[in-house]
Amino acid sequence: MAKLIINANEIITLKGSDKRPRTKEGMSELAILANGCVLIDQDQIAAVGTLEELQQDYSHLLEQAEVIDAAGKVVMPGLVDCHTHLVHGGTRENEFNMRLNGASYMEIMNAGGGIHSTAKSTRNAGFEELYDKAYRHLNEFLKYGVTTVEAKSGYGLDWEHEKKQLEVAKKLQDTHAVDVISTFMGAHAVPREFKGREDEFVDIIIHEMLPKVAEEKLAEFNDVFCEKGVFTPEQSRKILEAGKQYGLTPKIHADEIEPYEGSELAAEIGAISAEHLLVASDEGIRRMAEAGTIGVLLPGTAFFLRAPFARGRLMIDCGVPIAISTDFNPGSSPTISLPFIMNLACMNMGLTLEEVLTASTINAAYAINRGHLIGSLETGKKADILILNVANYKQLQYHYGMNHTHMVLKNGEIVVKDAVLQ
Ligand SMILES: N=CN[C@@H](CCC(=O)O)C(=O)O
Ligand SMILES: [Zn+2]
Repeated sequence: MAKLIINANEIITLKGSDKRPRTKEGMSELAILANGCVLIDQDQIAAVGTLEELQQDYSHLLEQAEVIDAAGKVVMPGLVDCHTHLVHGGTRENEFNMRLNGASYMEIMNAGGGIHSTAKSTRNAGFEELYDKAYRHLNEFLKYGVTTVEAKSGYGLDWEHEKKQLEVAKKLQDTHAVDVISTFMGAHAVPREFKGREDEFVDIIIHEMLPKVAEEKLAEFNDVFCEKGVFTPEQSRKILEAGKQYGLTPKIHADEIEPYEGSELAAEIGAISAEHLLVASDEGIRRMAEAGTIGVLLPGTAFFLRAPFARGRLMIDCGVPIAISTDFNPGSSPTISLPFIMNLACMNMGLTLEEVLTASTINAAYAINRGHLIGSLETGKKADILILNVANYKQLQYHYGMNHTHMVLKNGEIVVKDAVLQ
């Protein structure tokens, strides 16, 4: 059955003419329609326009459409969270307390905690336990208006458990309303049992894991934690180039804790995105802009690790297309609230209210190769739509730290109404 959203104060369409992530001033163009309508036909957007316009061309659909009154509200595309570590076992609140008492993220990891601690919990958890936990997390994402989530593996660190994580993500994609896009991240840490034999583990990723990921079609992207003490730029390059041979698109956790030329590497090898970038160099930023590499900024991580924020303002001014994301994971960013993350980007990275909306919708969609399907309200795109209890888009960040979701439609179906899953 068709649906018709009417009377919205503002429809943030994010309609754009070229089929690329938005840069510079383009990140501020929200293409807002006042008092317009969105017409939905099954799982797709049939049209966006005034009621008069729609009556001319779509009277057959309008006659039988279920009407959704959005009076006093804002309508926008469903949010896209393009960087998460969704599937994992356990929690790490004790490490949070250790960091509050002065320990650093890398100290904890080098002592066998951090990623190693979650790897242990994830290896010990059964498939159903991981699935149920991640399913509940997806329910929470949906309540915040997030309709697509990227999910990385990387807490298995051997084939048996990496495969388990990827298969959980696959089952979630088949069963949960939220779309789950899978990334293989076997190179998230060198497992403890390979200490001193790091290159051996790199070879296992390249020669044993990547071929199986591709053969079993378990992921679209291949990600590496390129960081001092984790994977070197040379090891990262090898893993990402090998992934390309198997059709996996490269992504990089780059320049997060120490500058390590990860952003330069991302640009050089044609990665779709470089993520984190807290300490990316001027040269790295310049090269990313030149190559069109999307900068996925994760302000929740800087906030929670009390680290310097990435230079988002400078990156946008230099022409880097910017997306933002929660980085939801049990160590450095255990939050699901993308709207809160958007606020952090405004307050600490110098993004404007318009830029954060672009960064968490259409640019985030491009960062997971979905810019043609989601991230804006345009004819032919998926009917993934968020209706907010605010009078205009500026109030979304002005009334910060709150959940303003009124309704979420996923593939044209109402899945959240008044903060309750339907
Ligand atoms: N920095 C590397 N990986 C994750 C954190 C993983 C963890 O601490 O469990 C991140 O993106 O922040
Ligand atoms: Zn991450």
